[in-house]
Amino acid sequence: MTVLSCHGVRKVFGDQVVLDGLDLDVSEHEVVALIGASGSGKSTLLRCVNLLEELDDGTIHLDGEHITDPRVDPDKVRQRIGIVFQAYNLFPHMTVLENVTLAPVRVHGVPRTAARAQALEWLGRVGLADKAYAYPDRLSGGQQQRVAIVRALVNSPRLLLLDEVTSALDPELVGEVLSMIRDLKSDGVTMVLATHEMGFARQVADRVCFLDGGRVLEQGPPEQVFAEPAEARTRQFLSRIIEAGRL
Ligand SMILES: Nc1ncnc2c1ncn2[C@@H]1O[C@H](COP(=O)(O)OP(=O)(O)OP(=O)(O)O)[C@@H](O)[C@H]1O
Repeated sequence: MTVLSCHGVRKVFGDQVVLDGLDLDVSEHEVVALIGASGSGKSTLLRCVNLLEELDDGTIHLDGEHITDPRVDPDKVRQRIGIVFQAYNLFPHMTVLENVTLAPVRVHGVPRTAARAQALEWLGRVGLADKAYAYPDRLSGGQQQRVAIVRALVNSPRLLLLDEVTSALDPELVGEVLSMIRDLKSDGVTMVLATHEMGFARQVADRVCFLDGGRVLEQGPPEQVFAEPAEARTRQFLSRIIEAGRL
């Protein structure tokens, strides 16, 4: 079953065409990694899917519903699509539990008790139950990012978008976030992630999509794209990454 379907997506900033007729379908339980040079539009695509950017052309469907139709309420859609950014942006004056339940209660109208129960269940599943009443400054960066991921999961979204979620972390903290994402994958969470870390893409993705020229130039299982890229542009991108010691 197709969860996400992007068709002919075009996004222009000023005179810069960032996405140029991009097509991408994501199946239920699939984990798709977007890779590509800095500025190739990975974040922009995730922001378009979460309706944080308006499309200049094309359509996006979620579970068959046309969500980029202007009549659609973006808040209703965002209840079904979780997004996590590089900066975890937890509110420092709120406990972990308050941070995690804020949007479901305030924005999406979920009753407080139901939101708390769901939040506590998720925190337990990811090994953070004992942090529910802690304030963010008591947590490591890795723990804070895991809380931010839980915050995106509390509504049981159909799709989870992860934008460079390990980039701000010290190397020794990356592992715990990766391991959480692997657990989510085992739980069947459908995810699209943008990353500079090819090791991350290799470890969690079912499919890697290389963005170039505003489209998906090449895609396939990580072992195929990384070992035998078909396109010259992909080979060039990967060889630079290998030179930088990041593959
Ligand atoms: N709100 C905006 N206004 C103007 N230009 C923007 C805006 N958002 C993104 N861009 C431009 O669009 C291009 C694509 O940016 P985007 O962040 O999507 O790329 P990316 O592949 O995620 O890059 P990175 O790997 O560096 O995060 C960049 O040139 C960026 O400067």
